[in-house]
Amino acid sequence: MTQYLLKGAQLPSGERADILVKDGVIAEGSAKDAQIIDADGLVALPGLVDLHTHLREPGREDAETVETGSRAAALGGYTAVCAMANTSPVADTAGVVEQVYRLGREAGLVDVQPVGAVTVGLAGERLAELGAMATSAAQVRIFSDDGHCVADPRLMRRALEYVKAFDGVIAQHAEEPRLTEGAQMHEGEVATRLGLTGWPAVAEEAIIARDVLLAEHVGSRLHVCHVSTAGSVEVLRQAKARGVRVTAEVTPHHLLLTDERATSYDPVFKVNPPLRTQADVEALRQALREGVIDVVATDHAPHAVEDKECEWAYARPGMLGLETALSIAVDVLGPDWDLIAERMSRTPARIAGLDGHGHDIKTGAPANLTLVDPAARRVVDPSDSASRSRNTPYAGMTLPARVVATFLRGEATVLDGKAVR
Ligand SMILES: NC(=O)N[C@@H](CC(=O)O)C(=O)O
Repeated sequence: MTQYLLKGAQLPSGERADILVKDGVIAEGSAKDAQIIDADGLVALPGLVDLHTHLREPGREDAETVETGSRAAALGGYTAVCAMANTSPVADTAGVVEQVYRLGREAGLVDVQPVGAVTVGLAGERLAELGAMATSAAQVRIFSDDGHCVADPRLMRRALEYVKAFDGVIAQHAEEPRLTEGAQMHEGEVATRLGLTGWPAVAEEAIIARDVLLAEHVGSRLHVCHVSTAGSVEVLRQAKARGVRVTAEVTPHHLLLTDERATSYDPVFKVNPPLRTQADVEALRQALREGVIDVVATDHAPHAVEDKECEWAYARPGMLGLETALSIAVDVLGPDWDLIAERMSRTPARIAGLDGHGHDIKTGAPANLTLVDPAARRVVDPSDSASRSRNTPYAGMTLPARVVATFLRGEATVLDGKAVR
């Protein structure tokens, strides 16, 4: 196994250190056989962990596979991703989650941790085999019907109760479906101007309010996917102040883009939940800094050309995120590396129960690392992406910071900004 010495890297704390990567861990001792990487001016972070990735396999391998999505993740600085369950077939049995887990291991570029569906077929009617998925080889801990809301409060309560036994968490796609029928974008002034049916903020806020009460009642863990409104932030703030066991994520696109983008009618900007207003963006940024929102999660949602390059109304919602998330976090939060490590590695690893990830960079820790050039700037070119899909909303934008290298248990998955395999 190749040894690496990252010379003079800046740690999240601001200190500088030589990091010896040997036998899968961060080691001490002789570096005489190590390949030297000049890390002067570079920042070393614990490998990033994404709580919300759509890898599309099985079922839509034309849009993404476990392997291509894993490569995009590694290039984005990730060492672990949680693969959402809205595949075809749905990941609602031990068999499917084990398949995804195995494909992740075979690709070997990031740890792919499957998310299990809460309800059979994401249909919102019957609980899926949560226990069987938890005790399978994939050891599922996060369950989500993402793409759909677990709208029935009785099912949601049962799911929360059920996962308590193995310290699981229900990750809710908060969208009251009766309030978003036919919705095409955020309900507000821009939607009125464009004549598109709106998705009101209250459809998200009402479900989060209900679910934090249910989680409190049951004493269970709730995670809220892709929080997008200022009102949701206030509901979360109050719930956390009361001690409810709730965590929340925000996507890079909700931290950067607004509903004004829809005026282009370019479906690359169609996403669920929709892009909101500048006031929402400001509230989300503030909540992320304060920790009311715990993590940045990509909601990487690759789609085939025919599902995106069509009329707005027919396009599928979703955008790529893995290869640009870190740059957008730096853009939004500034070069606060300790905060970035917290929101993109340590906390998501803790929420997902991924013990091998999110460690401080010190002797004996697993060598899951990413090396970032904070001074680099790059223009986003969709054709450069390792993803099978091209639906990045940042095409042509100049973004700060670049991932130079990524290590998974001491093996380089990215070197010189390029995928090793
Ligand atoms: N976030 C998205 O816009 N799309 C997601 C599912 C979803 O949440 O609708 C997808 O799977 O494409």
